[in-house]
Amino acid sequence: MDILTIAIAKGRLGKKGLELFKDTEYEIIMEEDSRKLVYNNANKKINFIFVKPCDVVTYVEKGVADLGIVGKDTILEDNKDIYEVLDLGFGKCRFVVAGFEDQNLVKKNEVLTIATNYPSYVESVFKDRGQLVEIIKLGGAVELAPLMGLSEVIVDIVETGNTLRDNGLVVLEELDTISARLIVNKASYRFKYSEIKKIEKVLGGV
Ligand SMILES: Nc1ncnc2c1ncn2[C@@H]1O[C@H](COP(=O)(O)OP(=O)(O)OP(=O)(O)O)[C@@H](O)[C@H]1O
Ligand SMILES: O=P(O)(O)OC[C@H]1O[C@H](OP(=O)(O)OP(=O)(O)O)[C@H](O)[C@@H]1O
Repeated sequence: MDILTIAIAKGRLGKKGLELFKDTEYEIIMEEDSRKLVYNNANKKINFIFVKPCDVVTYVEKGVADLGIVGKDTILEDNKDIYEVLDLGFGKCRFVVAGFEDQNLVKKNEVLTIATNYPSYVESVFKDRGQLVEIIKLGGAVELAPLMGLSEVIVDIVETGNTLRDNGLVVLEELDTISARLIVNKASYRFKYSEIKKIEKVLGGV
């Protein structure tokens, strides 16, 4: 029987992702306060590797991991050659354009400035509608950009809306709904099909 490797994002998605395996044959026991990045489960059915959210798709596309758990936002940004097989139903949020209340998103023959952590995604969205844009890539706290005059609008994730509200910003347009997804390497899906289907069943039944 083939052993599977699954890449899990550290941080908020990782914790929930691991919970899905609890009380199943794939469960692992993590060492408290350990910085260990690879775990085998007791009966060696599966290896878990812990990587940055943005690296999950890379590990899966390259085949180092057979499976991964990652947000749809990362999948949309990276546009990698993988299968997305399951919506895991947690990590729900939305991709939105946000800014000050009266900001116009259509600027004919003029550039709209957009701060974001998701430059490729933003480029494809605005290219499709023919709007000229200048994209300013930020690593976080993107909501600050319009407040400081760095950009007119932002494209970011919104969950509760608290961060926008606390900074005087509003949703100007809803773009996509986001949640955690199970992704699979294309060759693994072919050659380890039955093992992967078993995992899908375990996770899909939660
Ligand atoms: N406010 C939120 N509500 C729900 N899900 C979110 C929220 N923010 C992020 N996510 C989801 O969780 C994923 C990981 O986010 P997290 O904040 O843990 O890492 P990150 O800050 O994007 O990564 P890094 O560790 O590289 O800085 C995101 O890609 C998204 O799918
Ligand atoms: O609508 P809300 O519930 O307020 O959530 C939205 C916030 O959550 C995410 O930030 P995160 O906490 O990951 O911090 P960072 O991206 O600024 O590092 C996202 O980038 C928003 O800033």
